[in-house]
Amino acid sequence: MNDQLDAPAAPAPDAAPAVSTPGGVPSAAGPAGELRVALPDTAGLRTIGEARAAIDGIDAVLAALLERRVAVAGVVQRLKPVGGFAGRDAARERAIVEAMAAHAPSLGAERLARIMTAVIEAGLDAADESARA
Ligand SMILES: O=C(O)C(=O)C[C@]1(C(=O)O)C=C[C@@H](O)C=C1
Repeated sequence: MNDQLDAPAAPAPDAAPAVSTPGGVPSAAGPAGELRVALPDTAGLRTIGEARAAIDGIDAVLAALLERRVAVAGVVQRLKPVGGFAGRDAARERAIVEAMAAHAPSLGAERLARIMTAVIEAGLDAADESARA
């Protein structure tokens, strides 16, 4: 497997591709705000060092995605009639997990729910903090 996660839109011709190498730290986003990442081929990873470098590359992209997710979820909190923890929407959270489970069959909905609960709560916490600032 050596898939690519691509932004849905075709990259702008002048957009520098933000592509990771297995050992490299990817840049977060190109000028057009897109994120492209080469997914490492697990069969090609032969050593702990190679595998850890691949994890570091994936985690850098994950962090960039989480950073952007927090920002977007913060916008939702400001737009909702009741934002923050008080405006928690369990049905929406279940729908998010179900949609993600299709892309993460090894994790499955139950484990993804644990991850996404942590992600969503961290986002609400960050939104609360910036609302207080
Ligand atoms: O969609 C919303 O209503 C949000 O507030 C965003 C969000 C999320 O981070 O995805 C956060 C809290 C809700 O419980 C559900 C989803």
